[in-house]
Amino acid sequence: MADDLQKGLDDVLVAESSLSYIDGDAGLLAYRGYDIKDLAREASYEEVLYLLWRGELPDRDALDEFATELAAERAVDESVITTLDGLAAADERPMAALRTAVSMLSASDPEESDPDDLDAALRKGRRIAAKVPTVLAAYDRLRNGQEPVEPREDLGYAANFLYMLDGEEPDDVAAETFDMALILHADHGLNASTFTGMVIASTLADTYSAVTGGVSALAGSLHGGANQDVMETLLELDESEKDPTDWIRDAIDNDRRIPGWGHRVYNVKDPRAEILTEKSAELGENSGEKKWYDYAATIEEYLTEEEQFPEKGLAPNVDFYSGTVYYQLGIDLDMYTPIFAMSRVGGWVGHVLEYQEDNRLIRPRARYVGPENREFVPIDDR
Ligand SMILES: CC(=O)SCCNC(=O)CCNC(=O)[C@H](O)C(C)(C)COP(=O)(O)OP(=O)(O)OC[C@H]1O[C@@H](n2cnc3c(N)ncnc32)[C@H](O)[C@@H]1OP(=O)(O)O
Ligand SMILES: O=C([O-])CC(=O)C(=O)O
Repeated sequence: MADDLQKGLDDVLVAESSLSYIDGDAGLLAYRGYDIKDLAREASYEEVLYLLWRGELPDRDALDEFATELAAERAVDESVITTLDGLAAADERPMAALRTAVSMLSASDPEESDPDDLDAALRKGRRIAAKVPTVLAAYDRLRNGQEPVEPREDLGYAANFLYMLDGEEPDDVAAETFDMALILHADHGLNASTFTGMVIASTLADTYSAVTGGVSALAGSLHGGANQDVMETLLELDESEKDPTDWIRDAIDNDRRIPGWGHRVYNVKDPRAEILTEKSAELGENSGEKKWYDYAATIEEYLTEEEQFPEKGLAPNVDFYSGTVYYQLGIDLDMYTPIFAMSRVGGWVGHVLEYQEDNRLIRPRARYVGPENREFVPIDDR
C-alpha cells in the first residue's frame, strides 16, 4: 500500500481516457485528437457532443440524425416547470435550481436504469443534454415573471437556448459565439466535477445521479463558479472608478485571489482563454463598448508582468474572458455557471460511460491521524 499522501489528488493517475488531451505547459487542448482551436472555429456543439460520445466526427447524415434526435428531446415535463416556478419564488440560485431539476428529470425518463446497458445510459445522457437548456431558460424567465418559451426543434442547440431565454431568435453572431463557448467548455479531463460524476457512476448509480453530482461540484468558486466571480470583479473595478492598473495593483497588494487565474493543469494561458480573448475583443469592437474586454486585458497585462504570477505558473484560465463574452451577449451573471454546466454535460456523460466500460469502484484512502485506543465512557459518566 502506497503511503505517500497526495492532497487534492494532484497529478494522481486514476484512469485512462481518450476524450481530452491536455498539455498544461504548452497550452494545448484536444478532444479525441482534434485541436480545440479547430473545433471552436469549424464545428458545432452537436458535432462535438457526437465526437465526445462516439469517438469520431460525424458525416453530414450522421450529424443530422443525431441533432434531430437531440432536438426531439428538448421538452421537459410540466412537473419540472412547476418545481422551477416554486424555486424561482424562493429566489433559489440558478445552479441550485439546475441541480434539483436534473435530479427530477429522471422521473420522466422512459427507460429503466440498467448498469449493464451502456447504450441506455448514453440515451439518458442525451436526454439530459437536450433538456438542460430548456430547464435553464425556463428558470431564468420564471424568476423574471415571464412564461417559459417552448423549445424549437428547427433551431440548433445554441440558437435554441438563446431563443428560449429571450423569446426571440438570436442573430448569427450571438448564436455562433454561444455555440463556440459551449464547444470550449464541453470537456476537460478529470476536473473536479467530471471526477465527481465518475465516482458516483463507479458505484453503478445511474446517469442522472452522476450528472446531478457533476452540477453540484461545478458550482463552487474554485471551479465553474469562477466565471461569475470574474464578471463581478470587473463590475467592482468599474464601480470603483479607479484606473484598472491601480485597481489590480491594490488587489494584489491586499492578497486577493483573482478569479479566472490559475489552474491545476495549465502553467500558461489556457488555450480556451486565448480564443475567448479574441471573441471578447471582437464583440467589444462590434458594439463599440470595449471596456469589459479592456479591463480584462489590462489585468492580464499587469499580472503577466507581475513577478509572482508567472513564477507560480498563474495565467488566465477559461473563465477569465468567458464572463465578458456572456455579458456582451446580455446574459445574467448567475447564469454563467449553469451555462458551463449545460456544456459540460457532454464531458460528464462521456467520461462516465468510458469509465463504466471497464468499471472499478473508486475508493481511495485517508491516513488516520485521530486518537487511538480510547476507553469508552457511558454517557451519564462523561
Ligand atoms: C473551469 C475551472 O475550474 S478553471 C479554475 C477556475 N477557478 C478559478 O479561477 C479560481 C481562482 N483560481 C484558484 O483558486 C486556483 O488557481 C485553482 C483552484 C484553480 C487551482 O489551484 P491549485 O492548483 O490548488 O493551486 P493553489 O491554490 O495551491 O495555488 C498555488 C499558489 O498560487 C496562488 N494562486 C493560485 N490561484 C491564484 C489566483 N487566482 N490569484 C492569486 N493567487 C493565486 C496561491 O495563493 C498559491 O500561492 P502560494 O504558493 O504562495 O501559497
Ligand atoms: O480541468 C480543470 O481542473 C477545471 C476545468 O474543468 C476546466 O478547466 O475546464
